[in-house]
Amino acid sequence: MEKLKVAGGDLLKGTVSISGAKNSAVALIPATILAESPVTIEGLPNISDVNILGDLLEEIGGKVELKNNEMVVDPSSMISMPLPNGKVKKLRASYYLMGAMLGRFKKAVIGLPGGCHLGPRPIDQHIKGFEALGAQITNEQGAIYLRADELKGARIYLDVVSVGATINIMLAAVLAKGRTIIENAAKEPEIIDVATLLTSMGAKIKGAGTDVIRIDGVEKLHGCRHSIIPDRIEAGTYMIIGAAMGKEVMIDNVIPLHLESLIAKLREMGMHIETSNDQILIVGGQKELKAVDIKTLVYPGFPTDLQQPFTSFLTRATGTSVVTDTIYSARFKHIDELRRMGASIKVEGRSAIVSGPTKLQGAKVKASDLRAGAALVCAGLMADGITEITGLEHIDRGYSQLEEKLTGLGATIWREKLTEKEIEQLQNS
Ligand SMILES: CC(=O)N[C@H]1[C@@H](OP(=O)(O)OP(=O)(O)OC[C@H]2O[C@@H](n3ccc(=O)[nH]c3=O)[C@H](O)[C@@H]2O)O[C@H](CO)[C@@H](O)[C@@H]1O
Ligand SMILES: C=C(OP(=O)(O)O)C(=O)O
Repeated sequence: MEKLKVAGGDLLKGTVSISGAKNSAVALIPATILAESPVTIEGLPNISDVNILGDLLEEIGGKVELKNNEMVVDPSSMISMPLPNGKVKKLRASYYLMGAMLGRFKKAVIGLPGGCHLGPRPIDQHIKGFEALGAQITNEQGAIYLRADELKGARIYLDVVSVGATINIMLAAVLAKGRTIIENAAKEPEIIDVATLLTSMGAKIKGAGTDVIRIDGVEKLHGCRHSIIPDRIEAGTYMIIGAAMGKEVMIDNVIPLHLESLIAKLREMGMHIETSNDQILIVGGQKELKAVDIKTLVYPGFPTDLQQPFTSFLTRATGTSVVTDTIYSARFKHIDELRRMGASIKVEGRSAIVSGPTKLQGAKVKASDLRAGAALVCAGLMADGITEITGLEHIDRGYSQLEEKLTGLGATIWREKLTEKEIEQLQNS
C-alpha cells in the first residue's frame, strides 16, 4: 500500500496532455462483447478500471491485448460465464457487462457493481429498460440474473436521467429485434462516444447526445477501430489545479465545448481563460478571486464529478460560496478532510458552504472516493507544507499518470510505501 505526498506551494507552469475518458473507456470495453470480430480501442487511460474490465473480458473467454494505451479485444470465443463476485465489485461500470452480455448471449449473471460511495446508487432504471426489452430479471444474493428468449425493441422513458441506464439500454438494444426508443436519455459526451463505437460496429443509432435516442436492431455487429474522446473530468481537474496554483497552464487534447460550465464558473470568479480547438489555457496570478455558487446538474450543467476538486479551490475565493450537489446525496466525504487542512466549510443537507479565503495547511488525509482524492491533491498543492494522502486505490481508478503529469507542471508530488504501522492505523480507522 502506498501514500501520495504533496509539498504545497509550487507555482505551476506548462502543458498537460489529457488522457482518454474513463467514463467512455469503461463502456467501450464491455461494448466489444457485442462484436463478432476484433475491436481496437485507442487512447485508453492508464487506470485500474480499464485493467479490471480487460481482466473481466478474459474471464468470459475473450482475448485481450493492452499495449501503449490501445486495447484489442477478440470477442469471438466469449461465453456467458457468470460473474457474481470478485472483480465486478471493484468498479461501478461492471454494470455494462449486463447490457452487453444480455445483448449478445441473451443471458448473464453479474454481481452488483462497486464504485464510489456517494449515497444510494440504484440501478432500477437499467433493470426497467432490460425488462422492457423482454428480459426476466432476478436479484439473488447480490447478483443480478438476466435472461431473455428474445430481445424486442421497446419505448423506454427513463424516470431519472441516468448515464449508466442510457448506455446499458443502448448496449442491450443494438442486437434486439426492431426499434428501441429511449426517452429522457442522458446527454453526456460519453454516450455519444459509445454510440459512435457501436455505429462503427454496424449498429443503427440516432440521437445520441439528445434526450431521445432511437436504435434499430441489427442481426450482427463486426469489429472496428475506435479512438476514445478526451476525459473532460480529468481535464477539468487540471483546470481547477491550474486555476488554484498555475502561472500559466495549458490543457492539451481536450474538447473545450465539454467544459463550458466549468469555464464559465472560473471566468465568473475572475480567472483569465483562453480556448482553441483542442486546448484550454488557464492564466493565473489573480490577487483576488470572487466566491461563487455552484449546483451540479446533468450535462451540460456543472458536473458532479468536478464538485469535489472545485470545493477545494473555493477555499481560495473571497466570500461565501455555496456548493450544491443535486445528483448525489452524500458526495461530501472530502469536506472533513479539507477541514483537517484548515478549510472553513459546513455541510447543510445537500449543500456545502465554503467561507474564504483560507490558507490550507498540509495534513494527513484519506481519500474516501475517486474525486475526493482529486480534491485532496488539489488542496495539497494549495497548502503550506506537506500533505499525505492515503486511499490511492480510489485515485488510481480514474487518473492516468497523476504524479508524472503534475511533476511535469512543476509540482512536488511523489508516492511512498506505507509502513506496517501506518497500514495498521489505516485499517483501524
Ligand atoms: C462509470 C460512470 O460513467 N460513472 C458516472 C456515471 O455514473 P452513473 O451511471 O452511476 O450515474 P447515473 O447518471 O446513472 O446517476 C445519476 C443519478 O440517478 C440515480 N439513478 C441512476 C440509475 C438508476 O437506475 N436509478 C437512479 O436513481 C443515481 O442514484 C444518481 O443520483 O454518471 C454519474 C453522473 O454524471 C457520474 O458521477 C459518474 O462518474
Ligand atoms: C463517480 C465516479 O465514478 P464511478 O461512477 O465509476 O464510481 C467518478 O468518476 O467520479
